[in-house]
Amino acid sequence: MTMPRAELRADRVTLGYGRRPVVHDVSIDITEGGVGLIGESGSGKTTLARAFLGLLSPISGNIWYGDQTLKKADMRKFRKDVQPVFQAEALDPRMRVGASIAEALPRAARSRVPDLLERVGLDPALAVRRPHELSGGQRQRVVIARALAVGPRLLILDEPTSALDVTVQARVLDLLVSLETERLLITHNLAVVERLCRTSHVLFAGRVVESGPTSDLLANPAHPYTRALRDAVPKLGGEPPEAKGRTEAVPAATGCAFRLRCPLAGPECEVAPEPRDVQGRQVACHRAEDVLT
Ligand SMILES: Nc1ncnc2c1ncn2[C@@H]1O[C@H](COP(=O)(O)OP(=O)(O)OP(=O)(O)O)[C@@H](O)[C@H]1O
Repeated sequence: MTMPRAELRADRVTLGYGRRPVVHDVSIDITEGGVGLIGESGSGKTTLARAFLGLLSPISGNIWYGDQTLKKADMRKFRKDVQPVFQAEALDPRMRVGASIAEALPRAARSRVPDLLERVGLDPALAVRRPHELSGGQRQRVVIARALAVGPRLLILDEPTSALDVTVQARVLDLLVSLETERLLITHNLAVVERLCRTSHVLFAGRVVESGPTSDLLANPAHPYTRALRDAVPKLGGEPPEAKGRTEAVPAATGCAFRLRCPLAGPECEVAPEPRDVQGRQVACHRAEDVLT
């Protein structure tokens, strides 16, 4: 039996600005249960999200929406189905938040603003306030209400909780889990991805280095970069994380891009690894078996 294809998917996309590619040959299906894109700053997460939203055309490969590429899809329907959730700073500071949400609604549906505020756990009376008169968590809920206004099936979330403190963050995550929408989440925060995404892809220097069930990736990483990310999460009350491997930030121009930072790098890493199946995930590493514990 063949699996049904995801409604939105990237098929071997290379993306860039001008003629410089920054995301290389990436394939990602947005499947049920949430999909996470994890990686450090500059790894290409936002670039991929922009392509999934139809805001950036691939240099090669395609973004598929159902059985059509985004180039050929009905973009009016697409914009109803797929909505971005940006960070709260993107709200217009001069506009009352009720008006910001109403702006996303068709004129005849503007009376739905109070319902939308309630749906995200806010008192409808807050509609008259401007963003600076709300807390960070409340502002992020307004951004989510605005995205929900058109009744999307998929939300593309770019660091939706990174500006919030931990308890407020947990409540916004509860809200996102409770929504009946699919989600693609971009983050460098592994706790967030664990909560919201059944499947995750780890990006390093514009390439997917490991993909698989989030719980497996975090419990037992198979790529040294995934392991470094996981080990860098400070434990509450624990010792600061030990610096493992070398610290050069620049990806290697040839061979495995991670090899200058990799504690396991050997001569074989001068040849770029192809993604391969290792214990139920795809890993681009010659030494994956040595990384797994
Ligand atoms: N508009 C642009 N023009 C040229 N280069 C860009 C542009 N936007 C991003 N880049 C470059 O593309 C690469 C990937 O950037 P991107 O914003 O996708 O990374 P990111 O993983 O989302 O990082 P962050 O977590 O810091 O947002 C970086 O090298 C960045 O400098």
